[in-house]
Amino acid sequence: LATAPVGTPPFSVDGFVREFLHELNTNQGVTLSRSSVNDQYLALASTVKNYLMARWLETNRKTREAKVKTIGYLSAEYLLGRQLGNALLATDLNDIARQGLELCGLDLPTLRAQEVEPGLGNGGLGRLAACFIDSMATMDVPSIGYGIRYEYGIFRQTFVDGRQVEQPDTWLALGSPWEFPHPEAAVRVDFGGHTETYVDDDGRERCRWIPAWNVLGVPYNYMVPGYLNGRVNTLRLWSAQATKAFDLQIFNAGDYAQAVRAQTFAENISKVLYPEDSTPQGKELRLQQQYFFVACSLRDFLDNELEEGFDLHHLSERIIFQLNDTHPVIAVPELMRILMDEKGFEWEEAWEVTKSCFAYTCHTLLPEALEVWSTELLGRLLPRHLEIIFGINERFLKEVRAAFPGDEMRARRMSMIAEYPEQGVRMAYLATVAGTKVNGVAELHSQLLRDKVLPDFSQLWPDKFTNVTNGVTPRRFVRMANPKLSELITDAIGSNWVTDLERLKELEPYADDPEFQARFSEIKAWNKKRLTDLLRQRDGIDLPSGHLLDVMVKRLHEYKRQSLKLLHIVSLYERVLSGTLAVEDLTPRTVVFGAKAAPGYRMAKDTIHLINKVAKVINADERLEGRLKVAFPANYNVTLAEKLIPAADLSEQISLAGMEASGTGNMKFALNGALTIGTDDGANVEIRRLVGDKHFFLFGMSEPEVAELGAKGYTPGSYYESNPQLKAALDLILSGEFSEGDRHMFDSVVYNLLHQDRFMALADFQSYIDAQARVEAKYADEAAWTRSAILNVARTGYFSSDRSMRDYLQRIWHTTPMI
Ligand SMILES: CCc1ccc([C@H](C)CC(=O)N[C@@H]2O[C@H](CO)[C@@H](O)[C@H](O)[C@H]2O)cc1
Repeated sequence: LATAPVGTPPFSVDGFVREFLHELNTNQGVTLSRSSVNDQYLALASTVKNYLMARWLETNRKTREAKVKTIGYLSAEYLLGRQLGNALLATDLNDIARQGLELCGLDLPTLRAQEVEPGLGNGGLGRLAACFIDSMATMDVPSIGYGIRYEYGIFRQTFVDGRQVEQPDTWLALGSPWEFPHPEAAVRVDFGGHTETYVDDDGRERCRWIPAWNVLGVPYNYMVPGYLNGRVNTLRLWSAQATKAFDLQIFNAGDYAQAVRAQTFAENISKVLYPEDSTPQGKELRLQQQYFFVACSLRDFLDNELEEGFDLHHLSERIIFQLNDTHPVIAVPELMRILMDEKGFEWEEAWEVTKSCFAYTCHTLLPEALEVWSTELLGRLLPRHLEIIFGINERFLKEVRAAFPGDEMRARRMSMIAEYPEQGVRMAYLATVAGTKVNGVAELHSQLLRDKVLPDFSQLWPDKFTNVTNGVTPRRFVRMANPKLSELITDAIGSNWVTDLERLKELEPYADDPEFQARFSEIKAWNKKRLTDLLRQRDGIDLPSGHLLDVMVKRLHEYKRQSLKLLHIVSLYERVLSGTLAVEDLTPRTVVFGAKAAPGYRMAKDTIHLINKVAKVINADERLEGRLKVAFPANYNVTLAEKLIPAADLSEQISLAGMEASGTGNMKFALNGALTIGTDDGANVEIRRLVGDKHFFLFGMSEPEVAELGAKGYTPGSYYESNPQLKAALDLILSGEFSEGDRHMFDSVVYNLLHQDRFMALADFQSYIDAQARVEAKYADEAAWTRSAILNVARTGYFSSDRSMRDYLQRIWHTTPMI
């Protein structure tokens, strides 16, 4: 009996209803008639879990028995989105659940809306991790996602008088039905203290760490269901707890606060996600978070995923840890420490194993986003790891000097240890030295990594550098987010596209089919209506119908140039006010923004404020006859993206060329039939190549042109002086038009553009305006627009995260799915 697999409830409406009512009664302790919506949601969630449980247990058993190579995905962020809808899809339970709930007088969409999404990430990097683990499960790739179970995820954004105000993300308040805590499998993680050398029993000089304090890491397991393939992989997120929760003696002595101090101190480690997505703050707690989840994950894999007595010299046959940016790179000295200090390996032995167990993905081009941890902090928090890093660097520089004799400058440039402004460790260099492979996330990005970010390293190890262009999961971002388009596609080419997205190519012939075009436009209109209803209820925003929906959703950052989009809007408004543009010649357009700013990023917050103030004036101005609207729903997240993206006509991907590593929103929009207006940056380059120039609105400088202008000296003011339209737009802002006459409210934003403009928005302004005119011209020809939209869908199947996984398997992980 003990080994009998748990029964899976019957795949029938009756079976489902029985399971649901059972969960409602036994788990929630209520009857249907007395149940709250939250009770019903939690019962539904555990019902779906029960359908997945047998598969999860079977996956673990099969994978463990197979002793295959596993992918350990180490990421400080996972932007998962709501789980229920995806689980219903993966188990093909959607229709059964909808019918079963109807029989109970309940409505599935209402229960799905009850779920609070786990916002355990900032933006691109975190969402990519979520897409990747979905693809690995769907492609039968044995993998474990490792990360942090933040008690508070990315802040909830509210607007007060148009200004961003952050609220804590209490995502756990109403329970979290998708997690399985295992306190019995807690891992002890050490910190602080010092190291000492000693002579071991074989007379060998050894080193060991004498830590000062420690915490416990409690694993919370999450199901990662594959799509209709019966596989359920695991996402293991770690939560920090005090080793000694409560000190009764101190409590009895009356110092109650002291009695629980250890607890609060420990819990702080996984308390909250750092809301920065480009500029590391160098905070000690952030380093504690990074080491905490890495130490738990390595320990967990070595102790629980390998059979007793496994020879760790062969570790790379069983695991490859993918470093999702530098945030988990402390895993390298941690594995060295375990192998040498605990398993008795010699340095060379340990290094042979370590450097075959990691690979590094870089997600940025911004120099300020590259992490450098001070040796002062590292030495205080992780003294043994700092020693090991120095050891790795010493041996590495020996190799550099051997390869480039006498070139001391090169050795100094390539050292992991930066001496200025304070001594610190360049984590990207450590990741590059230790990684079997280093990849960028789009062709242009990977080329710039070789040529500009890590040129010395690519010269030393040209074969170590490769590219894997990002992708997105078609399950969540097409099949689930756009059910009507999915139906249209499946009617035309069958349903295999969901797991073989390049089959979308078979849609090409339909681009010229008027009947298909008509259905395609109806679906876009339906998605717009759905969005309109949501924004009215969610934000009190009224979207006018029949407008070109022009959408810009991504984190607020100057390099992404939300300011350029704003200058376009203000310019249109100014031209109507000044009469240089007849209102009837204005293409009815609604611009939708979605963007969170890192709380400490002043310029980003001022830009949000300006966008909201401009929106307020424009939306209220009768002279526009409702032909230009600006909407800025607060708290952009995965759930809102799932409604926004299928409704969009125009996708804004307007970063300065050479700045956006890849972008993934750009892929989601194209796959949902939006046309892109964009620069040749990140993955835009590959999207444009695949969809064709006629179906992409390219503008702006290319990366080499940006570099050239930067080198020769860029004076934004000259563009202001020489372009009357640009001048008029900026002057309108400076006039106080959007600030109740206060001419200085937005000095910070405008004078930054006029005097710094690091990301050359003014230089690309005219080209952008011209491209927007081409957009309006094309949008006037509905058949041509719809044809292009269909071709965008048909030609972007390449951007499936399944294809990205195939590239990682072939180029970096050198392993295959478990078929
Ligand atoms: C330490 C502060 C910090 C936190 C997060 C990050 C991330 C790397 C920023 C990020 O999300 N980068 C985005 O990654 C996406 C997935 O590869 C890309 O598509 C985006 O272009 C890139 O900006 C940098 C620095």
